[in-house]
Amino acid sequence: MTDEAAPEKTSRLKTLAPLRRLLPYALRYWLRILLALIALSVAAGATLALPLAVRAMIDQGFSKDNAGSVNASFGALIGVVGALALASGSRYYLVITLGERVVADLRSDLFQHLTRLDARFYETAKTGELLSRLTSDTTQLKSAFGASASIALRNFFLFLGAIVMMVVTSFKLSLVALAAIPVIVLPLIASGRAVKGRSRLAQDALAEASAYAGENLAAVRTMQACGAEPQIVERFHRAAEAAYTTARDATQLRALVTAGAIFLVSCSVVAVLWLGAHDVLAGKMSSGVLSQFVLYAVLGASSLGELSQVWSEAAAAAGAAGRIGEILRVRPTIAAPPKPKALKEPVRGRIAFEKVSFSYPSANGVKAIDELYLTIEPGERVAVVGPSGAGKSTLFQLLTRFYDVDSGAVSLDGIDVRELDPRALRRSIALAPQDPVIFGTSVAENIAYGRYGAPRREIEAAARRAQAHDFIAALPNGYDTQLGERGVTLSGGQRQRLAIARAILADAPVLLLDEATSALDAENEKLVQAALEDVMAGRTSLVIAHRLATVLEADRIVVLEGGRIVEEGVHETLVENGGLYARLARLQFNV
Ligand SMILES: Nc1ncnc2c1ncn2[C@@H]1O[C@H](COP(=O)(O)OP(=O)(O)OP(=O)(O)O)[C@@H](O)[C@H]1O
Repeated sequence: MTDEAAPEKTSRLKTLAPLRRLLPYALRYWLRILLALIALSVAAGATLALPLAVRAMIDQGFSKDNAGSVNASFGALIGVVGALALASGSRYYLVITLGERVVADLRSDLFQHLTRLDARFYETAKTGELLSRLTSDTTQLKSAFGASASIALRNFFLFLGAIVMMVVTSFKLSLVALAAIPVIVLPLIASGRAVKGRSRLAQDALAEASAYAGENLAAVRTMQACGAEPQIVERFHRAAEAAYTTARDATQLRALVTAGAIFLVSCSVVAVLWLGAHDVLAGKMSSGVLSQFVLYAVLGASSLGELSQVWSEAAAAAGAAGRIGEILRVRPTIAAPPKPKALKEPVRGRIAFEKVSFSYPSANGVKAIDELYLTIEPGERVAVVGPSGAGKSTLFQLLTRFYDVDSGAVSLDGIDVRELDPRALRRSIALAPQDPVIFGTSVAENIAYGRYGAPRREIEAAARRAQAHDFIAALPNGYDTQLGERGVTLSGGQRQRLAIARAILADAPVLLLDEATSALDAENEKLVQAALEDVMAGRTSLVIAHRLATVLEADRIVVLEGGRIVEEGVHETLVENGGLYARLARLQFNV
């Protein structure tokens, strides 16, 4: 018997288990919880006192000709109702704000966690889906934690109180009423898991639809240029419909459960009333006592009914909590070691790749870097060239430790990058990418992105050195001009110079530069080149070179093919050698 009951019990507990994750968040606000519990007890007590007053009125107030006692009863009633109103208001405020608080904390934690996850996680995760977890899943939790918890607690207290009072009022009738409870409660609990499963499906479908919409809105111009709107709309429509269908199924189940509970509960009340009526007729019970009992039975029954609704909602919330929990459980594979080594200040910027092999997690073992050796001395300027897919960007990814090598080692100033705190490592490296990201904030904040709170003077100085000051000054609000979606759009060359200003401000000893020429006209190219000269002076720089000027200025050129260095030297020698570099140079630099 116990053996049979055990799995049922664990599965029942599992339904709500993900909600346990919220407990530590709630316990931080224990005082609020305590006050809510007090308000709850007062409100339940006041509600439970009402049937007593009704009984007194029926049995004494109406039978005797006693105006004084009627007045006293009604006076007491007002008192009870006043206490009930005050306590209910406080309970509502306390519990709802607790829900808001918990969800706000959880949201911040979830976002912080997402900022720490590594490239490996984001290779498969969809941003839109994560955003949906951050917003819609947490909102679902809020409703469960706030409103539902408030309703559940109130009704639970009322239910217990009503049962006690029923037993006190009439033992025989309460036996009849209580016998009905298992018949009502068991199917309710059994349905909880099904609701949770369905509601999870609904939220998943919604997350997928958001991801899809996000992706397409981000590339709205490509979508319109390709005339892809009808297909996109159709696909989103199907995703939205799927979300609706799953939500409808979950609701259907909830509605069935609620209807069944209400029907069974009412039946049991009617049965009790019928039995009691016979007792009153037989003179075994006063009509006041029967009224009192029925009021308690109705109270108990309605609280049970409400509990059933809340149970489904809690099960749905558990689905959301489960999905959030899954994300929170993901541990970044790139993290600081327990005792990170410290770089010696000032960082000199000596970089070494030693027999490094690496393949991307999704590349099925195809090597992007293959037993590569490369040493760059402090202050040296190295240009990396090679055909598309040779592994040039991958070198940057490994040096900034967005991925860990499969074998070999990458080091900065003689320390393996895996022994450093990634944040300290990345502070020593400034990155100016090919297609810099501009955020939807002011120009000044965009430049100070890597050095939050940098003084305006330094921001301006960096912009001047990056040849960006003149165009910034010509913007409507200068350095305070809003950029991005709701602001000014910059040209490719302007964006690059902003990124260079960002790198100058970061003032890191190592500079990684992914050059782009495609976006630049001759004038812009000259300006960017001048800015780059300035930023590279005195730093170790590794440049993915697309410009002849860069390779000519470089101390050394390394030629990459298939993840290996196939040639190394200066421009003239490499051209004379007539190898891969000579061919690339002819194509790319017209030499
Ligand atoms: N995130 C990734 N997952 C799987 N494979 C990747 C990933 N990024 C790059 N690769 C593969 O690794 C190889 C090296 O890519 P990498 O971006 O380093 O080349 P690249 O020399 O910088 O090329 P390009 O000049 O076109 O930017 C390529 O075969 C590429 O397809």
